[in-house]
Amino acid sequence: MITLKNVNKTYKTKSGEVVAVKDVNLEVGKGEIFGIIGYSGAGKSTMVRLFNGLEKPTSGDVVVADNNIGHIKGEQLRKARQEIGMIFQHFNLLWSRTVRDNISFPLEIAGVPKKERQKRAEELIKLVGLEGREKAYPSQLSGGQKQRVGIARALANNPKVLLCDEATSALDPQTTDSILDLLVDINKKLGLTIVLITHEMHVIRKICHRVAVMESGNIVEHGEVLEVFRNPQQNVTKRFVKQIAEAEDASETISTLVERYKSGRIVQLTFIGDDAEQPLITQLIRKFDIAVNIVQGKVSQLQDGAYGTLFIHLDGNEEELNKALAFLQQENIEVEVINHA
Ligand SMILES: Nc1ncnc2c1ncn2[C@@H]1O[C@H](COP(=O)(O)OP(=O)(O)OP(=O)(O)O)[C@@H](O)[C@H]1O
Repeated sequence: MITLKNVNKTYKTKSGEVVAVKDVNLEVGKGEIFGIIGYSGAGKSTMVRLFNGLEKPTSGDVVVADNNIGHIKGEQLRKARQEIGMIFQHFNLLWSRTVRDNISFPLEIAGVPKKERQKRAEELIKLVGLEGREKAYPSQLSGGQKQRVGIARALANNPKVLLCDEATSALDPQTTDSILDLLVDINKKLGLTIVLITHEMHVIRKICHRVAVMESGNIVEHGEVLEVFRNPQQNVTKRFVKQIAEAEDASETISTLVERYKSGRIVQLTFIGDDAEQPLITQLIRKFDIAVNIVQGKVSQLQDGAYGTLFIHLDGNEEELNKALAFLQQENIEVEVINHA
């Protein structure tokens, strides 16, 4: 279902070239649940962007459901991308739409007639266990329910592959398990191929058939999950296997933030570059009539610059907030709105 052949992805930055994915060869079979695990910076996000055609490989082939994603564009690429459903860490739902309308949104884009859309939305709502919540808005749902909406929406166009990008990383352990159970259920019912990108070994352990361990852009180890657990070869794999016994706190951080800030927006910015965040915050304050609080940040120094995540809280009137978010989205950073009070 997915074949990666001699795939390389290099980014040119001010301070030189960064090799994000290095000579990766990979086969994912139809109906398989395949996990890709790696620490921050291993190349997982780049892999996701290569799989869904958001990035072109510098060299090599990325073939998903018979489409050579890196070598097509325009209408062909748009069609090929309909074969790939995607779910995200922070759900990326449309906050002004109900559960039902979020799920039918991709069908609207694809030009599916209203009656058919409604029928398909009902099927999907059942499939993900959201009966009775059709008319709710995302803000009225729990994290697990939001991800159920995300899954239903990703499946709307009957994709052949479901890409899960840290899809349970913002959820508590119990909810994580219920979402993972749902993915297994969907995999069995629909024979859907699922690729999971994660930094949590628990996710791999719980549902993946096979796993690839990434480090510095390479797949350093791969195989049947059980075999990798039994006999990890590389140090990085040994660390992941050890992780199983340790607690996670990332999801706790986010839920604490959401709890603390009841109005405005909490936004996660992910940036790459030496001083990318500083002028941006200054500009936000100057350009818009909003209050900006930096609530938490983590910058990791890499060989070729900094890679950081910043949580900021924006407060002000709705119009200014929307303008500020639109401004952020134009910048060369990743922007995720975590809450919408
Ligand atoms: N657009 C870009 N420009 C320059 N370098 C990049 C870009 N995107 C990723 N990189 C670099 O490529 C490498 C792989 O990054 P990537 O985001 O794919 O890793 P990751 O495993 O997904 O990590 P994380 O979980 O933190 O997102 C890193 O060294 C990163 O700094």
